[in-house]
Amino acid sequence: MAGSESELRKEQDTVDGLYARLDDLRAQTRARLAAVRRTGPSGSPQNRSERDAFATLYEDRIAQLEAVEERLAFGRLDLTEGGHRYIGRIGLTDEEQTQLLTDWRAPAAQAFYRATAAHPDGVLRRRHVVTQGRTVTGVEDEVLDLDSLGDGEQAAQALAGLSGEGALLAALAAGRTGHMGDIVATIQAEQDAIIRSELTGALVVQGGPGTGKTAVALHRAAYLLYAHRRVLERSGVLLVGPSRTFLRYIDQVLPSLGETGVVTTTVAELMPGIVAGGTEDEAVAEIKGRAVMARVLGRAVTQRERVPREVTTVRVDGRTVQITPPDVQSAIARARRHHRPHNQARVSFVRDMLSRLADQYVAQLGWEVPADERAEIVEELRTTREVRIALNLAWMPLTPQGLLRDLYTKPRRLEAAAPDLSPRERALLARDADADWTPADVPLLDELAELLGEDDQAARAHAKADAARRASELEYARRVLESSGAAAMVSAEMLADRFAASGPSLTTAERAAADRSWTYGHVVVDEAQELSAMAWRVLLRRVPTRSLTIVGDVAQTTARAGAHSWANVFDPVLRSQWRLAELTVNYRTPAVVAHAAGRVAVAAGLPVSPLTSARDVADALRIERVDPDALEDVTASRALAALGEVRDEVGGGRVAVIGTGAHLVRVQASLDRLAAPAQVGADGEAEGTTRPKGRQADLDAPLVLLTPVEAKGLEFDVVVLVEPGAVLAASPGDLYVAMTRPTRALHVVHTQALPEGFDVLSE
Ligand SMILES: Nc1ncnc2c1ncn2[C@@H]1O[C@H](COP(=O)(O)OP(=O)(O)OP(=O)(O)O)[C@@H](O)[C@H]1O
Repeated sequence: MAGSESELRKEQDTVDGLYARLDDLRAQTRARLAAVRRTGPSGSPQNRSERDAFATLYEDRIAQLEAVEERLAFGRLDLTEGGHRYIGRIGLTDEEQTQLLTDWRAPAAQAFYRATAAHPDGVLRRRHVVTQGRTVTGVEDEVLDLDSLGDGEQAAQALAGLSGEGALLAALAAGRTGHMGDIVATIQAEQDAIIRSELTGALVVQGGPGTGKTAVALHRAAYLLYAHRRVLERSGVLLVGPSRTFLRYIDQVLPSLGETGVVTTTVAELMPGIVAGGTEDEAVAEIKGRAVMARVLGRAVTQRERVPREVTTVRVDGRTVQITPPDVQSAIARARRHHRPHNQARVSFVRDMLSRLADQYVAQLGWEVPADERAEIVEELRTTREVRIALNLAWMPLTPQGLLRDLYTKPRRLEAAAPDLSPRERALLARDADADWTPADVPLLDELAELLGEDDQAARAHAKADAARRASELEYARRVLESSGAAAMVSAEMLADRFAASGPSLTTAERAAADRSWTYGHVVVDEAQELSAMAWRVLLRRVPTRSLTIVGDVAQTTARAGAHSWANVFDPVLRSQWRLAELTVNYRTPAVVAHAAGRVAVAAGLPVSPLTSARDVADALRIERVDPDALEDVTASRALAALGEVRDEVGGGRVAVIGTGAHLVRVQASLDRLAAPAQVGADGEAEGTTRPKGRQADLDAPLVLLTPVEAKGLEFDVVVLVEPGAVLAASPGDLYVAMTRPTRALHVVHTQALPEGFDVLSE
């Protein structure tokens, strides 16, 4: 892949020029920032907010220019029509606005990822430029105009399926760091088609392990923000991952692509103010995740709108009024007519009832009362304790937390609301009043928040004031942009956002994350197969336009409430608004390991997607049967040995022991004994070993102990899988996940019989 000396030198000159331009831009932006800061804290509030807005803008731009240092330029297209085009992380122009570097997301860069010999798309030659730091270390060429090659070369070229194979294989063979990197230099054609797919509708991407679903989802988010910036910058993009650990694993990818504004979260964190720190049995979570729970909650709410059995008689200022069942029934029916949320409809109910009571009161006076006097009577009734109690009993103001807690702690209430569940299932939902919320409670609380609503009078007044303020900020931002000439860097909307932002809610992302009713312009969901029907309802509420990217693998499902077929999940809720794309090449796992995992998964009846592996690695699968009393010690010593091997090979790397929680606790004890610093090496890195104890895995530790659920979405150079039979017994999806985490080797250590599918391999 190295390329001739003279070619390397030519590319080095170009790359030097690009970095020089990058340095210029950084210096210019820093100077502008310093100038803005120098203006000091004087001036009108309007001036100050203008200055702060520009300061934030320049700070963001500097951060973006800093983030693209690594592999600033990585490709070159030689065009049939003559000339060439360099492709890189961002677009760069010189002072005269001549394009020096084309952003990988621009239409002009698409051919770098898509052009083939069959469809050269105006490209004569595609070149991958490999850099380390600012030094060009290699070039790799693919000639797409086959007429310019000899016969033998032509055939070889036509056979090559992967684009930039040398650069790709080098990327795949690199040691793992514990954090995902971007793939911008080596995106493959089938991935690119998904990344650039249109914004509208829900795109579901199914692919086996290691096919780049996470990578594609993140690059798509960056692409959409580039291609539809005006729409998405205001409304925001939400990225939903399976766990905080996973979100930390991927948190460097979007910034390295120059995008920092994406809100990342888990379903458990989606409701502002709710901390779902509790845990529960999978069987309970599964019940809470069922679609039928929406009906159960709907019923629970309407059951709190009740007609009393008896008449309540209240004396107010010497008069008697009666709260009668027929009156309450009629007021409830009228209040429900507009299908507003419970707490908002309650306002109508109370108003109606007070009016009826006022009629009774006035009738007893025997004369017509003027409007203002009637208003006083209504107020008197409203503040009378007995009236309040009676009306509350008929239509209680409710909070999501209060209502859900009530259902969990009062079996009668649950029975009335959930006849669809069996007595055993209802018993499973019972919990103490002070128990922590669990992740599976969050979609239920969100559903209730939707059904209950808030008293929206204050909210409506706020919204009106906000709209007026926004209009004046936009107008002001437009004028500032006209006079400052910064329009190329920022839209009026963006600048207005900056003006408006003061205190804690600074960016669209931050405002969106703090607001339950925020609706996003696009939502990306990773490991989507784990989401329950109730979780999908929450997410779909967050994106009324149904513009979603959903990536997952229905063969890797571990949650009992999760999906085993996309059609089952999406046909009912999205109807014809979703489309399916598939990824078929596995870039992570060596072929022999992927093949083994596939066999085991098929034998366990999982809906496995067919996979082709991009590479193989010698000696990638080792299977070892040991005596039961040696299981943990052997596992621990294999893990330590693997750590040593990987360190020798790539000068770093990461190893994981994956197994059931019970096995991991014992492996940790063995490691504690074995990994005396003297045995691990002078740097004593094995002290960084972590094991799961209900806390987040340390992604930076060289050796980690994880259950398959914790390992989901992550990858390691070597995985030592302890007792696969026990993992399979927990869930077949778990075993498939565990086997497909390594990039170099899978070591299996077992005492029990191996699961079906292993048999051929271990002979
Ligand atoms: N085009 C590519 N160039 C270089 N590396 C790639 C490419 N596509 C995927 N990879 C690498 O392959 C590995 C697997 O990718 P990723 O984690 O996105 O797969 P996945 O489909 O989400 O896997 P899983 O379902 O197991 O979570 C990552 O290290 C990723 O960087």
